[in-house]
Amino acid sequence: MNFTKKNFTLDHIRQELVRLEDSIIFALIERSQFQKNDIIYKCGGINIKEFDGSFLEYFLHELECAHAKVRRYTSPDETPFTTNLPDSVLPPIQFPKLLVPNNVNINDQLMKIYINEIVPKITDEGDDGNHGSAATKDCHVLQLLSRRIHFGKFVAEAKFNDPLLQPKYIELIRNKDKCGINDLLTNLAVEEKLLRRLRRKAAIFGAEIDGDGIPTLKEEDNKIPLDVVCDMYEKYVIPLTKVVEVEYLLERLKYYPSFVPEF
Ligand SMILES: O=C(O)C(=O)C[C@]1(C(=O)O)C=C[C@@H](O)C=C1
Repeated sequence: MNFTKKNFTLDHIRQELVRLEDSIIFALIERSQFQKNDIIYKCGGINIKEFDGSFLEYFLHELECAHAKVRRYTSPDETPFTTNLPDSVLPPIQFPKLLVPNNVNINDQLMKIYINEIVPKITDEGDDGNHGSAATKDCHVLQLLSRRIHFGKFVAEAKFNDPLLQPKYIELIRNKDKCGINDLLTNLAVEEKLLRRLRRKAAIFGAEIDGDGIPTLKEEDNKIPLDVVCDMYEKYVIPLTKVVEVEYLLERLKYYPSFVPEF
């Protein structure tokens, strides 16, 4: 995250969301090379000494412990899935204060959707024994999706600071009108453009290039089904981003008018 006063605009924040699409598509392609390996998602499916949970939860916690030690979760654009994380061994950084203090974290919801709705659609049923590899790829997808979805906080802050819309947001927040806030922050034209772009990207990134350098653009040969990527965004990624935006905005008023983003 590298925001300055000049680039903390809705356009710039949206550019980061666009960039994340590339990483998410590639990460999904990576996960899809392994079978579902259901056992890694089942509590106690793989026996781990002194750990009560699934192998994926175990691995994610270990990974987050290592990342916490190098300051990952002190950054306002990073949200952990697990708790009881160690302190950083690096000295604290003073990040620009762009968001109001908040505990918005919907990673539990994301985790359930990922395991129950996304994994079954991007993998073949079965167990190929690649449990560590599958969990490694899962963690990568989950961390990217979490970052994308929680970026909604920055989107919401930028929207709240729009002088034309601010009075309307304030009124809706005062009334705790979640549906009204959701309607006001929704921009269907942006969503439609996103879905069209995503489909095209998934087709290009998932194409095979033959020996003559010619891409095979037949949809059925694509490394990741295009509908799956678009459906995932339409049904889960965009709606969850909006949930984060609404939850953040509900917190926002406590700090109005004292808080202004600081760089
Ligand atoms: O770009 C925005 O305005 C956002 O709020 C982000 C986002 C998205 O998740 O991509 C969510 C809601 C809007 O309807 C459009 C797009």
